[in-house]
Amino acid sequence: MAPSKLNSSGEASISCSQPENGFPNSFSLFSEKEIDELLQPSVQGTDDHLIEFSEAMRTVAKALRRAAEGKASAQAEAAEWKRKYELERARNMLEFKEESPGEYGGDFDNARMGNLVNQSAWCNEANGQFEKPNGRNGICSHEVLQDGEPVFDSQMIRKASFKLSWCCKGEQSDQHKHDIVSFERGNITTAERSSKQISLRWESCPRTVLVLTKPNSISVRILCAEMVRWLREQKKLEIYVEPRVRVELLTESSYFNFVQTWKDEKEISLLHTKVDLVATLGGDGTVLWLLSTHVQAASMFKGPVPPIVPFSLGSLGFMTPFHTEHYRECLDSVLKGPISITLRHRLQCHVIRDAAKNEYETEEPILVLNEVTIDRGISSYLTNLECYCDDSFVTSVQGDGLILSTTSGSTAYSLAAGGSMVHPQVPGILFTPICPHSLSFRPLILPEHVTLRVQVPFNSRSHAWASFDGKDRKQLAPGDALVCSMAPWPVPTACLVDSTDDFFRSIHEGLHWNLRKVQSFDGPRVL
Ligand SMILES: NC(=O)c1ccc[n+]([C@@H]2O[C@H](COP(=O)([O-])OP(=O)(O)OC[C@H]3O[C@@H](n4cnc5c(N)ncnc54)[C@H](O)[C@@H]3O)[C@@H](O)[C@H]2O)c1
Ligand SMILES: Nc1ncnc2c1ncn2[C@@H]1O[C@H](COP(=O)(O)OP(=O)(O)OP(=O)(O)O)[C@@H](O)[C@H]1O
Repeated sequence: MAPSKLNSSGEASISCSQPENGFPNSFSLFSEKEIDELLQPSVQGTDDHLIEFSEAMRTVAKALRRAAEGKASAQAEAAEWKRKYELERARNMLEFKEESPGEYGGDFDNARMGNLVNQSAWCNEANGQFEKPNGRNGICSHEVLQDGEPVFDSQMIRKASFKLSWCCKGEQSDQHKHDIVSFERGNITTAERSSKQISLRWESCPRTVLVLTKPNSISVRILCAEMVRWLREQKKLEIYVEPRVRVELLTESSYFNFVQTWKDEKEISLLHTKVDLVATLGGDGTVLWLLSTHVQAASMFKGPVPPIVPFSLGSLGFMTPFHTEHYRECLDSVLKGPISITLRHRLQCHVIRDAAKNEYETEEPILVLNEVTIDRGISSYLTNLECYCDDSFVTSVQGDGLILSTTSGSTAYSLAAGGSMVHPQVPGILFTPICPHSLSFRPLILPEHVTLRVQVPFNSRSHAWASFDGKDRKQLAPGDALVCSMAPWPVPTACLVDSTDDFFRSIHEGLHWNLRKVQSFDGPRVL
C-alpha cells in the first residue's frame, strides 16, 4: 500500500512507484473508498485544502484506472488483430501460391501454410457458410498435402484428401446452400433452409491413423493392441500412437515394431500433416485431451484437425458415440466413407498480463473444446470480473465465476451452472455465470464472431483463476485479462448417425434428459 502521511510542514504526500509503462500502479490499486479511508485522519482535522487534495487524488485514481483499463483493452485488440493478420497472411500466401504454381513445390512452410489456409477457409465467417478457396463445388476440399519437411520423414508424404458437402434430406448433395438474406422490392427473405448435416467423402484413401488412448486402463490397452493389429493387417495402414503406448505395445510383443510415434514437440506439431484419421479410445476426457492445449503435454492439433472417430470406453461418453464391440465395422465404414460429421468449434484464449511490457510478452493462445472457466479459486471473496463483448461492456460477474463455453461444452460444466444445452453445430459462445450473487443474472448465448474479454479489475479484492477444459489453472492478478474468441480450426468428429441424432441420443442416454414416468391414463380426464 502506498503510505499517506503528513510531512514535517503538515502537507500530505503519497509515495508511489513509477513502473515502466508510465502509470503509477500503486494508485490504480486503490478504490475511491480506500483513498477516502487513507486520507481520513488528515481530513478529520477539517483542513479545507486536505479535502480538496482528497478530491484531486480521487480524480487522479479514476484517471489512472481508466488508463490502465484502456491499456488492457488495447492489448486485447492487438492480440485479436495479430490473429486476423496471421490468417490473412496465410490466405494471401495461398493465393500467391496458386498464381505461381511450381515455385512452392518443395517449400515446406508454404505448402503447410497453404494447407492451413485451405482448412481455415472451411469456415468463412463473412456469410456464415463454408467456402472453398478454389471455388469448386462442395463445402470445401481438403487438398492433398505435400510435406517436404526432412526432420520427420525423408519421404514426401501425401495425406488423404477428402471433400465435405451438405447432406440434404438423407441425400448427398454437392450443392452449396446459402443462407443469404435477400432483399427484393423491400421484402427481406432468407433462402430455403435445408438439412445442415455435413458429409465427408474421401477423395483418396486414408493411409495413416493415430490411435489415442486413455492411460491406466487394462481394457483400453487390450483394445488398442487389437485395433492396431487389425488396422495394420486388414487395412494396411500406417499407425501412430503416443510414446507411452508404443512402449506398452512393444512390452507386449516385438510384432508392434511398425508402430510409429513422435520424439519431440516439433514432430508433434507436424502430426497434422501426416495423420488422416484419429481414433480415440477412452471417454470425453480423452477427446478433450487430444483437442485442448495442455501445460503437461504438447498439444497435437493446435491448427487443422483430421477427422476423429471417438470410441466409448468411459463412463458418460457424451462425445464418444462409437461402441468398441463393433470397432471393425465402424472403422471399415469410416475408412470407406462417406460419413456424417459434426464440426465442433473450439475457443482460443489469450491470457494478457498487465505486467507484460508489450504484446509479444502475452502468453501462447490456449485452445479449449468445452470451456474456459474464470473463478475465485481458493479465495473466499466474490469474484469481481469485468466482461466486455467486442468493445461493449457486458457486466461485472460477482459470484463464484464465469464459464465461457463452446456449444459442444454446453452439456458439460456450463449445463451444471444453469446454461442451456445447445446443438454442437450451432455456432456460438455461451456466457454462463457460476453462482452469481444476483437473482437476475441469466446465462447468455452470444454469436460466434465476438471477442470476449474478462478483466480482473485493479480494485479486485483477490486474484481470479482461469482453467481450460477443467485443467491447467492459471492465476489472473488484478489488471490481467483473458481474451477469448472462436478458433479458426473446427474439429470434425465422425457421427454414428448424424450430428442431430447423436446429440439427442447423448442427452437422452448420457444425461437422462427429461426422463419421467409417463402419466397413467386412468386418472381424471377432460374429454
Ligand atoms: N460441475 C460440473 O459439472 C463440472 C465441474 C468441473 C468440470 N466439469 C467438466 O469436466 C470437463 C473435463 O472433463 P474430464 O473428463 O477431463 O474430467 P473429469 O474426469 O472430471 O470428467 C468430467 C465429466 O464431464 C463429462 N463431460 C466432459 N465433456 C463433456 C461434454 N462436452 N458434454 C457432456 N459431458 C461432458 C465427462 O464425461 C465426465 O463424466 C470440463 O471441461 C468441464 O466441462 C464439470
Ligand atoms: N492420452 C492421454 N494422456 C494423458 N491423459 C489422458 C489421455 N486421455 C485421457 N486422459 C486423462 O484421463 C482422464 C480420464 O479420461 P476419460 O475422461 O477419457 O475417461 P473416463 O473418466 O473413464 O471417461 P468419462 O470422462 O466419460 O467419465 C481425463 O482427466 C483425461 O484428461
